[in-house]
Amino acid sequence: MVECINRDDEQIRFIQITDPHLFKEKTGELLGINTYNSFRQVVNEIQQSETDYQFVLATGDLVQDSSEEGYLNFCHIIHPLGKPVYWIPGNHDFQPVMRKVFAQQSYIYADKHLLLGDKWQVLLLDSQVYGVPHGELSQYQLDWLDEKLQEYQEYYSLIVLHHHLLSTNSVWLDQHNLRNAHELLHILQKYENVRGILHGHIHQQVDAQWNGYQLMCTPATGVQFKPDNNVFTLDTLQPAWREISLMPDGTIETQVHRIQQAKFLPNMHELGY
Ligand SMILES: Nc1ncnc2c1ncn2[C@@H]1O[C@@H]2COP(=O)(O)O[C@H]2[C@H]1O
Ligand SMILES: [Fe+2]
Repeated sequence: MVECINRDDEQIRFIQITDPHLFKEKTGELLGINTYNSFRQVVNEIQQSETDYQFVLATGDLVQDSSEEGYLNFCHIIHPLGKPVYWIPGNHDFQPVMRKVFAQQSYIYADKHLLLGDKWQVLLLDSQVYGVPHGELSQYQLDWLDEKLQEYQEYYSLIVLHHHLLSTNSVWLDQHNLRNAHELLHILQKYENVRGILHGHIHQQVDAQWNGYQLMCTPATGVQFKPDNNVFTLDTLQPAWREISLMPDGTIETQVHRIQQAKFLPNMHELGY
């Protein structure tokens, strides 16, 4: 558990980046986009934005090839932000190496329960089912979530995971969703103060409602998927990050920022990976 010290009346702002899909080689490409360069561009533009925020949340698929060098590339790119980094795994991550590399960095924390001031908690879930693209929350994850929501009922809660809950209206992609979303919902509905759900995985922006909860998904820092297409379809929208402000009154303010100073276009004829 980690405490980010705040004045009680202060909002808590953080930045989410997701799905960089880095490789061992800095030249590695995913569907024609160099993922090292596109992730570095996102981080450079975060730095230039002069946004005042407290930490970075990396929500999975950080590395595509399970390599130690890939996770070191992540550290090399994110370190210049000079902020604490929290993380969860995506379906492509190799957790033994991910944990090993991140544990060697003083600014990357393995904490999954963030208590922020005395009004907000952020609960980071692991929805990875190793070796397959879809997600599932284990009984351990569900019990842990239930326990934290029970124990900190007086806190507003933001729930974070990698996999998606709401249909993208794309059969090829929705088969890779969170398979036991109904079990997650059952737990959330036992409590009053769950205020939002945040995820990655689908490489597109979502700002919607899911069963009455504010649902946010953030575009990847590399290749983008086009919603509403039943066959694999790439988008020409640019890489992005999300700013999230947890307000003292329990509301969440948020904005997706797409890069402005460079353009990364995928090979639109690629059929997948
Ligand atoms: N053409 C495709 N059809 C179905 N699934 C795909 C295709 N291409 C990639 N995927 C999977 O869909 C997943 C969605 O995003 P991920 O980056 O988690 O990893 C992706 C792949 O595992
Ligand atoms: Fe993913």
